[in-house]
Amino acid sequence: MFKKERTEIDAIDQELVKLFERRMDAVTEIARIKKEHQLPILDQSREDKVLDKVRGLTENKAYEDSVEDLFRSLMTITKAFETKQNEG
Ligand SMILES: O=C(O)C(=O)C[C@]1(C(=O)O)C=C[C@@H](O)C=C1
Repeated sequence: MFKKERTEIDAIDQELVKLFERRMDAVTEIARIKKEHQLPILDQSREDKVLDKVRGLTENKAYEDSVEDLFRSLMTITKAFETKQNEG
């Protein structure tokens, strides 16, 4: 049961981790620049734009709210990471 679907999910997860790491590389650089210029971690207007954009990119409209939830969670994670990165 589920063998085919779980093989598909495993392959997708592998790609997602790679993409997440790429995104985190960019986030790490942003955190460094924010620290250098003493800028706040939170940029609410950027987050609003990201959420708008990813909703628009979602082809299956049944997934739109879930995509928004995913990116809200992602940005909670990145903000926590940036905060940790810039401590001390
Ligand atoms: O673009 C930034 O300024 C980021 O720090 C990245 C990011 C994101 O994960 O997309 C995270 C926190 C900000 O509130 C906005 C966006």
